[in-house]
Amino acid sequence: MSLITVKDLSINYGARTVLSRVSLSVEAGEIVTIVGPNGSGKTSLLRAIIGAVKPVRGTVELGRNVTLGYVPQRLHIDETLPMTVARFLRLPNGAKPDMIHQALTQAGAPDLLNAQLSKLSGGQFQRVLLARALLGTPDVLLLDEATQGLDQRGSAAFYQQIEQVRKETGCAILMISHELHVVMSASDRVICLNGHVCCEGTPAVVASAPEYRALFGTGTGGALALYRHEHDHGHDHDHAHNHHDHDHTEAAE
Ligand SMILES: Nc1ncnc2c1ncn2[C@@H]1O[C@H](COP(=O)(O)OP(=O)(O)OP(=O)(O)O)[C@@H](O)[C@H]1O
Repeated sequence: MSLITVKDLSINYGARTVLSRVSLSVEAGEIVTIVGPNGSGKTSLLRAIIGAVKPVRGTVELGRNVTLGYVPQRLHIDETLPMTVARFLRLPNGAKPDMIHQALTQAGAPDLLNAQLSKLSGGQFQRVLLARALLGTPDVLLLDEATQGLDQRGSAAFYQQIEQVRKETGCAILMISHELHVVMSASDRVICLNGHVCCEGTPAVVASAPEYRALFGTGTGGALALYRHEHDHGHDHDHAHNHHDHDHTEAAE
C-alpha cells in the first residue's frame, strides 16, 4: 500500500476551482517533487494532504500508521519574543532533549540548540523547521518551497540535507520546488501541476514532456520563464500527450 494516495482531488476557494481532479501517490522511501507556476495549487495540495484544507471532491488516504511531517513555506515568528531553538522545538509536544538533539543533527544543525530564533539566517531557520518536522519521526516529509529566499548554494545544501535525511531515516519526501535544475537530480519522480496534473514521471521524462516544456521552456533558464508564462497549452491539440506510466485520467479543463 502507498504511504499517501490522493484520488480525484478537487479544491475550491469560494466559487474558484484551484485544483481539479488530481490523483497521485507517494511510495515508501521515494522523493517526489511537485513543480508548477505560482498559484497552480501546489500549497493547496499539500494542505489537503495534511488535512488543513477540505477538498470538494476526491480523497486523501494515508497508509496504515503513516505519520506526516510538514515544513511550511513560511512561519511568522514574533521577532520581539525571545525564544531559543530548544524551546521552540520543545513547545508542541514537549519533546525530550535527546530527541531534539537527534532531530537537529538530522537537519544538519546540531549547534543551533541554544541560538535565538530571531537571530537565525534563512537557511538556519529552515533547518530548525525541518528538525521540528523530524521530531515526529515521519514516514513522509512534506516540504513547501523550503528553500525560498536562500541563495543557490544555500538551497543546494538544503536539498543535500534532505537526501541525507532520507538515507538516514528512510522516510519518503514530497516537496514543492521551483528550482527545477536543483531538484531534478534529487528527485525520483516529478509531478508538474497547473490546476491539474499536466504530466508526471521521472525527471528525464517530465523534462521532455510537451506539457512541461510549454510551462517551463527548456534548459535551466526555464525556471525563470515559468513565472512569466501563462498556462496556454491546450490539452486537445494535436500534439502527443504522453502521460507516462500512471493511471490518472486527464482532468477536464
Ligand atoms: N485560503 C484561501 N482562500 C482563497 N484563495 C486561496 C486560498 N489559498 C490559496 N488561494 C488561491 O488559490 C490559488 C492556489 O494557491 P496555492 O497557494 O495553492 O498555489 P501555489 O502553487 O502553492 O502558489 P505559489 O507558487 O505562489 O506558492 C492561488 O490563486 C491563491 O491565491
